[in-house]
Amino acid sequence: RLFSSEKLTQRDHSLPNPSWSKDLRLLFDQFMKKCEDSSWKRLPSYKCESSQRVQDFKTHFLDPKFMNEQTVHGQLFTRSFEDGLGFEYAMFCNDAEKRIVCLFQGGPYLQGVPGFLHGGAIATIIDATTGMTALLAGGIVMTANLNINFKRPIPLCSTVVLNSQLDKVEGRKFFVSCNIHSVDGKTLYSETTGLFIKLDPDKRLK
Ligand SMILES: CCCCCCCCCCCCCCCC(=O)SCCNC(=O)CCNC(=O)[C@H](O)C(C)(C)COP(=O)(O)OP(=O)(O)OC[C@H]1O[C@@H](n2cnc3c(N)ncnc32)[C@H](O)[C@@H]1OP(=O)(O)O
Repeated sequence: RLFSSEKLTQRDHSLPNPSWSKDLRLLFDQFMKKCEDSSWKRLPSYKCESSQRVQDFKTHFLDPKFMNEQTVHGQLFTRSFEDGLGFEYAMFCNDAEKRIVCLFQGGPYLQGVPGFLHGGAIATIIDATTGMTALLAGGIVMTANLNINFKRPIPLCSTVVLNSQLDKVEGRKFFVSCNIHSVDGKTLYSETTGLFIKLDPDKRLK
């Protein structure tokens, strides 16, 4: 089990694989170029975060009663599908602008209305992107509120661009907004505002 979970944590899923569309590869290459002057940074992404962050989360914030076999072997939902079938994405962050761009291709197992992405799948990639935006600014955060306006249906297997921005910080409250556009920028698929709360170590999650 240890061996397989070690294997799971090694693969960086935010790198191209054969299931990626031409659009997704092109955008990825464009953003990799932007990383050359280090204004942008690609965020690696693993099935099981073995990072210090998770340890912090588990030891400081989680009541030991929540620690069980499942918690130890949990996998990140967005990285739990075979290549191409679920969430294919790569996130790039710009620290100066407190922004994350997520290049996303939703696979056939994320279908809602035939031919289009399920609203819950769209909410998931928005939560991951806005959550990461808050996390990079504030450390261990959790989503308190996510308001999504779905403007146009997102075609299944299409490539879209999420633009997430940290708008305001008030104490432990991190306000983030995010929109989803088509690759050519002409179609606005959704607009979101979210509130993330930095966890207070003295208030163990109950
Ligand atoms: C993170 C681990 C890393 C792991 C490795 C990384 C891997 C890559 C992951 C990428 C990133 C993914 C990030 C996903 C993030 C989720 O998806 S988390 C899952 C979904 N969210 C939840 O399950 C959270 C459930 N809710 C809670 O646990 C608690 O309500 C919270 C959010 C922790 C807040 O509780 P609390 O710390 O006791 O704070 P509380 O005193 O209630 O509120 C603090 C302030 O916020 C305000 N507030 C709280 N909730 C609301 C609300 N809904 N509306 C308005 N105001 C509110 C309060 O009014 C208060 O305001 P002030 O009075 O101070 O002005």
